[in-house]
Amino acid sequence: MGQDVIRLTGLQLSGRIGVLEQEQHADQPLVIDTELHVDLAEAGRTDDLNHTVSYAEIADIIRAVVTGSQFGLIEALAEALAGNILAADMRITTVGITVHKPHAPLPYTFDDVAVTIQRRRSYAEAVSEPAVEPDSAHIPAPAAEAEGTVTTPTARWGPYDRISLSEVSATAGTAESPSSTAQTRDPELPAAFPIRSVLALGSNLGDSRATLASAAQALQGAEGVVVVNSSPLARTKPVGGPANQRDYLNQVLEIETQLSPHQLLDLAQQIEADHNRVRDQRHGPRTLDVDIVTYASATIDSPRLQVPHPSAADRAFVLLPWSWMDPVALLNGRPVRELAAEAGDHDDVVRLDEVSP
Ligand SMILES: Nc1ncnc2c1ncn2[C@@H]1O[C@H](COP(=O)(O)OP(=O)(O)OP(=O)(O)O)[C@@H](O)[C@H]1O
Ligand SMILES: Nc1nc2c(c(=O)[nH]1)N=C(CO)CN2
Repeated sequence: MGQDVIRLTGLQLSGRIGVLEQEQHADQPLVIDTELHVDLAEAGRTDDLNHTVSYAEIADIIRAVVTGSQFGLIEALAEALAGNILAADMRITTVGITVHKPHAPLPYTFDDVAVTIQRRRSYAEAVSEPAVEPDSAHIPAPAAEAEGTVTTPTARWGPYDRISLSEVSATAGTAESPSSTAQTRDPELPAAFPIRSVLALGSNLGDSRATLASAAQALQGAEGVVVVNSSPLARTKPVGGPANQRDYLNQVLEIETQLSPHQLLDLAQQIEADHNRVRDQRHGPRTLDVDIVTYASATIDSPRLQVPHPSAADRAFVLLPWSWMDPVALLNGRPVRELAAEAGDHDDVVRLDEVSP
């Protein structure tokens, strides 16, 4: 591959950014320049959009990140943009981002203030393309390592490995955005590299606190699974199901896994069974429920498994703990925090203690 580049410069947006008090309460103009390193030879030869990265979809991702979250530093916004863009398409090997904040509150006349970063997909990740069915769109890989930064299991891929181009363009589509193929995933195929997945746990029978802790331990002990983050516990009112159920304890975990989606479902159901889960009523009381909320940015619709979980986007008992764990998380291209605020059960969720990963 040569030095092929797609450039999108001067993208004008408004966002809530800055560390000063006066910047916390109003959006301000931001300008984003993006440089994507992608091999463009095949697109040039075939004149086919499927062989390149659509700049319209990249613009949608940038808009979703800029407008969906609040940042203190322009460095943090740049990092979030780079992580999200790399996570969205394996073909992007390097991304350069410049965030301009031309109206920064400085008591001087000045033209612009900006940061520029460049983030490269790690070599191991770039060569381990996920195994997918030949005709399906690829699954975005976990996001890249930031060069030269200290990494932890949580920080390594950044929080942005769940957004998919199809998700973003479906919700934030512009006239320019071509409709993209759904990011489908064969539920039987194991991952070629660790995949980030978000799981939602719930319990309202027995010693719920002990059960959730034990379930997290069981996941951590399972082959092919590492728990990388966990939310604080939430006490929540039952949504649906029979009347007079006890309140739930809910929690969200983020894992890295090489299990296939169905293997992960099998594991979740085994752990439910090990905690005496009985399935007799839909939405009935349960000792333990373990749902797969996301599996990277895959869309799965098999008889046993739908991902993202079809109800997750409406359930504050999932969305709020998730947003506490990961304040910039996105689901279906929308900030989880925003979805939580709109969910009908928002006021029925109470944050309990902090839980460390
Ligand atoms: N993303 C998913 N996570 C977990 N189970 C799923 C998922 N998608 C589909 N299922 C299927 O849903 C079936 C019913 O699951 P369960 O008994 O936990 O439902 P529920 O908790 O009562 O309701 P809900 O699915 O709305 O949370 C499972 O047998 C499983 O095959
Ligand atoms: N508050 C709360 N309500 C629910 C829950 C849950 O975990 N918490 N799970 C359900 C089915 O999975 C149905 N309703």
